[in-house]
Amino acid sequence: MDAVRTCDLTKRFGGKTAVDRFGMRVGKGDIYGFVGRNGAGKTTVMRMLAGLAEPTGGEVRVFGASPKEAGTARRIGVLIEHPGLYGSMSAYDNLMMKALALGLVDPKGKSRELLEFVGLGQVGRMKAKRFSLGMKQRLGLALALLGDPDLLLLDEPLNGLDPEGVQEVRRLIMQLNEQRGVTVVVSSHALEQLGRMATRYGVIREGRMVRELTAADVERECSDFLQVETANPKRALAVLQERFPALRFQAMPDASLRAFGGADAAAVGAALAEQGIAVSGLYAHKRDLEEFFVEMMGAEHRG
Ligand SMILES: Nc1ncnc2c1ncn2[C@@H]1O[C@H](COP(=O)(O)OP(=O)(O)OP(=O)(O)O)[C@@H](O)[C@H]1O
Repeated sequence: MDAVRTCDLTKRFGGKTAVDRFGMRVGKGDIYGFVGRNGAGKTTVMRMLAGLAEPTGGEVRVFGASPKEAGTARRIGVLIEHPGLYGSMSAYDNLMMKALALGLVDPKGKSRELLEFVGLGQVGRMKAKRFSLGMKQRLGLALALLGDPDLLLLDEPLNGLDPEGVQEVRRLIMQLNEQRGVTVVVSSHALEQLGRMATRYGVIREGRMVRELTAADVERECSDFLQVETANPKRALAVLQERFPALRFQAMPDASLRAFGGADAAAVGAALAEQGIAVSGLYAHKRDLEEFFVEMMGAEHRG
């Protein structure tokens, strides 16, 4: 069973269709990178996944049920837009209040544990309004984690963080995923950062799903060619063409060779070594991740 599945999900605001027959599939245990331009519809989709907004049409299933069912709602942790903090209360009290509302068995222990987990252990008594944006995001994450969710929905959790904060939050997300098996849907414009954690991606454009792809798909599609440098490019080319008929080769003016079509560096290196051809350079040229996604997201929508 998938963690999330939507079918023909649609949301209209007046005459505007913000989400249009949107189909999404998030497997259990995925870190799902959800990407799209500003206004493409990410927040609106996330709100419907969380059961916070009612679809105009279509369906959302979270662990096979409606996110509005009490049993399912409990399994979803949400950090969407502003974390909904009480500024005049301390971080600890913000957590305690929600912990009590959720009826947790050990609200104090859980609140303390989560403050530590998100790196706010030392400032738990500080009023939330005195927090920096990064600290607020981390407190928001702690609040989302209170009910020990199986699914975390994080809308732009890296926004407004300094580079260190970005790394820290990414590390927390990965830790939750690896150690507690939490499935995560995370939207972000920080594609490079997403690329370091996502196992699967969904690209939304003007309310529609453009494409879903796995990290392996991205890896494959972003690897352009393998660059091979030898002292004897002519012979190397002959050897490689014979050995790897499915690949396409190009001899470059600088005497290097390029292998297109998913060349395996280790296999290419070994084939040349077997023939006694010394290899001085062998590296994969990657297409920029950002460029790859930006192309799918389409031009900035102005209007
Ligand atoms: N409550 C609302 N009433 C009217 N229109 C809305 C409402 N919420 C969202 N929209 C519109 O729906 C579209 C999608 O917005 P949404 O916030 O989901 O995009 P997004 O991809 O999350 O963008 P961002 O990255 O800027 O947060 C936008 O055109 C937005 O103006």
